[in-house]
Amino acid sequence: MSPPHVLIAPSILSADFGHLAAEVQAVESAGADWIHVDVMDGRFVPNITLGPVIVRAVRAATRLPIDVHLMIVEPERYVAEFAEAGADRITVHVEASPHLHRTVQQIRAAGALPGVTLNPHTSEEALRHILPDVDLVLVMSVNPGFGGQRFIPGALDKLRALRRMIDATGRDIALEVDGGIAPATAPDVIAAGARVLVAGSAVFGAARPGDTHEARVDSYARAIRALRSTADGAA
Ligand SMILES: O=C(CO)[C@@H](O)[C@H](O)COP(=O)(O)O
Ligand SMILES: [Fe+2]
Repeated sequence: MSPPHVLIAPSILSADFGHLAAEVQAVESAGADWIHVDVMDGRFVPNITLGPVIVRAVRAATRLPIDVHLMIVEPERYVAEFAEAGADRITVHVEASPHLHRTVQQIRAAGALPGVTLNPHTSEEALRHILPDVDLVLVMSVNPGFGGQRFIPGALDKLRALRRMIDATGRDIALEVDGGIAPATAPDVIAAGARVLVAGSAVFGAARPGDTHEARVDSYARAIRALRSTADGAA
């Protein structure tokens, strides 16, 4: 069996924000497929990160697709602004959006591809009736809010269930996983059906302080290859 095609989406949450454009360009040169941007509001999650102005800066730094993960309450108030700033995909939490169908339509109307995601304790059944309307499903394998947390193994059952639900639609819906993804956890999530791996600390943590740009590109390329090559083992 040939290995599944797996995309790697480095999360800039673990990047050096003092040199954000250079960090984004380094992971692009290192072979990243998407740039994952974690937006946190201090209400839906206990952390505050960034807004559309940073997405605009990332847009100016790269041609890669920008994958925006909104961990905010009332995401419908902001999706147009993030799309306008350059987001290609915008993912909202089912727990944060009581009128999820309307929010998904708003994302599409704003010109971005809509995604939906679930906290670790939320059942995949919450997504059954929204699948026909989305292009991406994100399974959280940590409690959202911080990078560098430990992978929650219960995400594997959820990935398997969502793989079956997605395949039954006959539509091309990306199944992405986020949190604690490293060479040790990647084979299991790929075997469970994930095809887009978000990785923050496993990629950006590979560089050392004071590294030159070239050394960073090398370290990130090794980290991305290490994740991607686990797809062979999962085949
Ligand atoms: O959405 C989140 C955290 O809430 C993630 O995207 C993290 O940024 C992933 O970081 P690692 O677990 O890969 O370090
Ligand atoms: Fe994320």
